[in-house]
Amino acid sequence: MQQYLELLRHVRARGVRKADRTGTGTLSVFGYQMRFDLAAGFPLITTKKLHVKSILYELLWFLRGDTNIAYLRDHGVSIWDEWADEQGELGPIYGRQWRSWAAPNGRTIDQISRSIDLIRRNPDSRRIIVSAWNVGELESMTLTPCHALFQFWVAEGKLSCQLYQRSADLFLGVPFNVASYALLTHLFAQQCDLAPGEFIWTGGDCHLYLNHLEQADEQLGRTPHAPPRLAIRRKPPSIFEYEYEDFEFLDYQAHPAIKAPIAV
Ligand SMILES: Nc1nc(=O)c2c([nH]1)NC[C@@H]1CN(c3ccc(C(=O)N[C@@H](CCC(=O)O)C(=O)O)cc3)CN21
Ligand SMILES: O=c1ccn([C@H]2C[C@H](O)[C@@H](COP(=O)(O)O)O2)c(=O)[nH]1
Repeated sequence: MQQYLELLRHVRARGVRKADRTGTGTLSVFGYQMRFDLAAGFPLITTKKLHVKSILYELLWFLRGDTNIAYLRDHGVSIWDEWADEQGELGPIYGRQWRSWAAPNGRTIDQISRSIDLIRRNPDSRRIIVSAWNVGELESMTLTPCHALFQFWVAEGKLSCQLYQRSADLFLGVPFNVASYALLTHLFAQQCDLAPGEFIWTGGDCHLYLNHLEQADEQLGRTPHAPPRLAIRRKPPSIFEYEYEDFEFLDYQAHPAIKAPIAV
């Protein structure tokens, strides 16, 4: 939590003015890292209330291999609406690449199942990677992947995960992304009978949109609460069988939500 506030402060103080695709304008720094020890609590931002439901359903939606917003809509989640076409499609984004990356000769590769398998069979492997950055398909995605690649690492009975996020909307996107990958690390750990280790977030272009500066300052003026804890109610037979009701954040104490416009 402190680390996130430090990142906001850093970009506020040292970020350079930079134009961007959306025409909004940003303050930006290139390259930054945050490390979260998952045993010390769940990295859910407390200086503003997060819409946890959106985070949970979005991750379950990725794991389904789904790229249509219908499932999110059915569960009252609207965070992907702006990027969908008339059929609700987003093109071959995260879900498709995670679960069915198109390989030569018509095969598809389930990177999630492969990673779980590799963690179980060969935990010392340095090749446990899931990539959403499928260069040949970038043009058919309505938004190119921001959280592009992640890697797992096993040591001393603990599973750690590092994400490379090439582009990071610090006010709106990053709190969601950190929570989502921290949760994913917990799920992988549970499925592989390991304890959760660290989640390491590495950012490329880390930016605050110019129309988020006041909101960021408001957040910087708040005192963080202790982080909540994650309870997972059961261990389903596979990583694809978790349900929304399986998760609960215990003692999530947070300051009120802060509204901000999303750059499309
Ligand atoms: N500019 C931009 N920033 C992002 O973070 C982002 C994109 N675009 N495009 C694709 C996805 C969609 N994501 C989003 C989209 C909306 C919110 C958002 O509006 N969050 C509100 C709460 C909305 C809700 O959960 O219903 C917030 O206050 O956190 C967050 C992440 C993350 N991604
Ligand atoms: O999970 C996400 C998805 C998107 N973002 C942000 C990062 C940028 O502000 C935009 C994407 O624009 P590009 O021009 O493609 O970089 O969305 C995020 O932070 N997290």
